[in-house]
Amino acid sequence: MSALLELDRVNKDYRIGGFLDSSILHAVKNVSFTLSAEKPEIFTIVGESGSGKTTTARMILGNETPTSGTLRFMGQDIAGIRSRADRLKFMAKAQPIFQNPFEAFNPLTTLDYYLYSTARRFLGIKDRGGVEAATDKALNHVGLSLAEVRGRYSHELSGGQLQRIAVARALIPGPRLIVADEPVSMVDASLRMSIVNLFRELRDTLGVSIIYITHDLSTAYYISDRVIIMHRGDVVEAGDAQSVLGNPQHEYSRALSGAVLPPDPEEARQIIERRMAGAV
Ligand SMILES: Nc1ncnc2c1ncn2[C@@H]1O[C@H](COP(=O)(O)OP(=O)(O)OP(=O)(O)O)[C@@H](O)[C@H]1O
Repeated sequence: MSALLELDRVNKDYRIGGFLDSSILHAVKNVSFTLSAEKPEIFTIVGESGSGKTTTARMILGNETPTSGTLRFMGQDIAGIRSRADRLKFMAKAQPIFQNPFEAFNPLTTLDYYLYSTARRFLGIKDRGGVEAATDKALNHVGLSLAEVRGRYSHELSGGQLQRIAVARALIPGPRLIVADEPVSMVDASLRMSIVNLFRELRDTLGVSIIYITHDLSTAYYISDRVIIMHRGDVVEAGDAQSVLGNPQHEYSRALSGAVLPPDPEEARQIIERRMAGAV
């Protein structure tokens, strides 16, 4: 099996505190996992606030270097990507989606501008027709079209629609991996389901792997193929989503999922669907 992404005993420490009372915070401890290049999947990192999820995501995106250990993307050491050209190539294949779609887009700039500039930057398309065609294609993958988005500003759209546009922007360069950090936590409960379902569609139709980062167990249970649970920087449990979240072994994951899901998978599924539809 060749690897799309490989984390090998990755650690990240931060020095915190002042000059005289500084100490080391182990934000991420010895994390290892591999995503296959052949089989796209939704790989979810679950954990409470401060568990190290975002730090892990930032290292995967090359925005943070590990204190020790290695992260490889398509065989390349992410920390070793130096030149602008290599960085651009890497970014085209590993795209982020952030928590707050309202912050991702400047309210004074039309949304199509972001999509056009992404097409120009990553695909090198120069002519207007080509840029519009690439933009429309990406928007179609998220259930929108350029006609609906052209000339619109972020305040004219809902959080759910904006997050779809953020996903479309991420799709333009043709990524193999999307790292989505809490992508639905700012989206209305009634629209969350449609966004997480979109991730499934992207996995199945475009073969994109998704690293889905969340503290929300119901969406994690609903869409994930595999899950790791992080607690204070450690991976305390890992495996396929149904077994980890449906039948957690570690004390922390039991506490985490017991609060939300009953042990019976069918009952759990019904609760999740009600929650995702915003009924609970
Ligand atoms: N640049 C930094 N300097 C110092 N400490 C940091 C830095 N970035 C993160 N941390 C600390 O590392 C730990 C893990 O943070 P991280 O943001 O990865 O957690 P998280 O699980 O994503 O939580 P959240 O959902 O709140 O973002 C926290 O204790 C955080 O305060």
